[in-house]
Amino acid sequence: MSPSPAIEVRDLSKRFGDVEAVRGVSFTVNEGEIFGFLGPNGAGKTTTIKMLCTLLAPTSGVLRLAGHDVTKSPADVRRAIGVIFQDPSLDDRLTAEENLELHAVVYGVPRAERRARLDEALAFVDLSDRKRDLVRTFSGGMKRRLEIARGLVHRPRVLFLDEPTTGLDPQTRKATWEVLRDLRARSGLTLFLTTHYMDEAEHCDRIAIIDHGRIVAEDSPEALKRAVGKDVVFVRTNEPAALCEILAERYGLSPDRTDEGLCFRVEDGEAFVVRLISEARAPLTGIAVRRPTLDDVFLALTGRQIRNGNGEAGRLAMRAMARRR
Ligand SMILES: Nc1ncnc2c1ncn2[C@@H]1O[C@H](COP(=O)(O)OP(=O)(O)OP(=O)(O)O)[C@@H](O)[C@H]1O
Repeated sequence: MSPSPAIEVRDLSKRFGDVEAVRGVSFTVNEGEIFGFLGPNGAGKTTTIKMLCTLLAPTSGVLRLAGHDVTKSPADVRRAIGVIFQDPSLDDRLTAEENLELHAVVYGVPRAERRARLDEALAFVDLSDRKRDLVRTFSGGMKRRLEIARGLVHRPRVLFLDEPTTGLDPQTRKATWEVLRDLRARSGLTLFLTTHYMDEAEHCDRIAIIDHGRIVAEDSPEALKRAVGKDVVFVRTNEPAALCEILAERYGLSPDRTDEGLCFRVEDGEAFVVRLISEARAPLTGIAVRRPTLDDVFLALTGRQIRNGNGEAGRLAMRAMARRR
């Protein structure tokens, strides 16, 4: 018999009064996979993770985790999971190892095993030499690593991370991801995370893109980008009306005017720009060609951009591109 998937979700819905936060979501996460939920603010990511972690009852649907029914056997599910939420929940007044010990006691880790488990978890995140220091003396990145260690003390099968690197600087985000990838490689742990960062989603084996409570696509980041296909080309000119005419009449393109210049999609962007300059003598003052990103995937599927890494609302300048597809 093949082992049961780490997570199985069928037709999951959650309603808060009039708000349908999650609307009929289904997906499966295999053992040892890094699976990401990518979506903008309010898409339903946290609500889904809370239902999977037994913190919120679903309105309807089936949820199974490590072979246990989440609604019927919440205690078994809690033992099988580790959870790292957005808001830090360490006790600043305790040392690193005291924080972990508290967790080990709450999770019923046998006393005889506790020391070894704590040492193992602290070594894993490279905090062994700081174990006797108060958490309030730790940097943001060290605190996040300690939270990961704490999530591992009871040896869960699935680790949930809600926006694991939100609020961390780029270097610390990178280091946190190194820890997570190493963790998966060494322990075969299943990781389920939510994110609105494109680069974070790139670390996942598979992602589900969620928007307005529904999954709009699910695949590996590479496959999703391949499906969008064409290169994105931006050209700048002092004569946009004339260039629009050339692009439309000669090449059948209808570019969008964006902050970065006229924007359109073609099969081989670089070759096309060379042709544009040589054939049409187009009056260009700037060129940018890029491969499709996950942002383009989201745009293609929803007509909107996910907010950028600074947490600002996404620009809608390229919206028309998606509408045309
Ligand atoms: N307890 C609640 N009561 C009422 N509405 C809620 C509650 N929790 C979430 N919602 C609503 O459900 C929708 C989904 O919210 P959720 O927090 O799951 O989104 P999210 O994708 O995690 O967003 P973020 O990235 O901001 O965390 C939102 O419209 C939100 O306002």
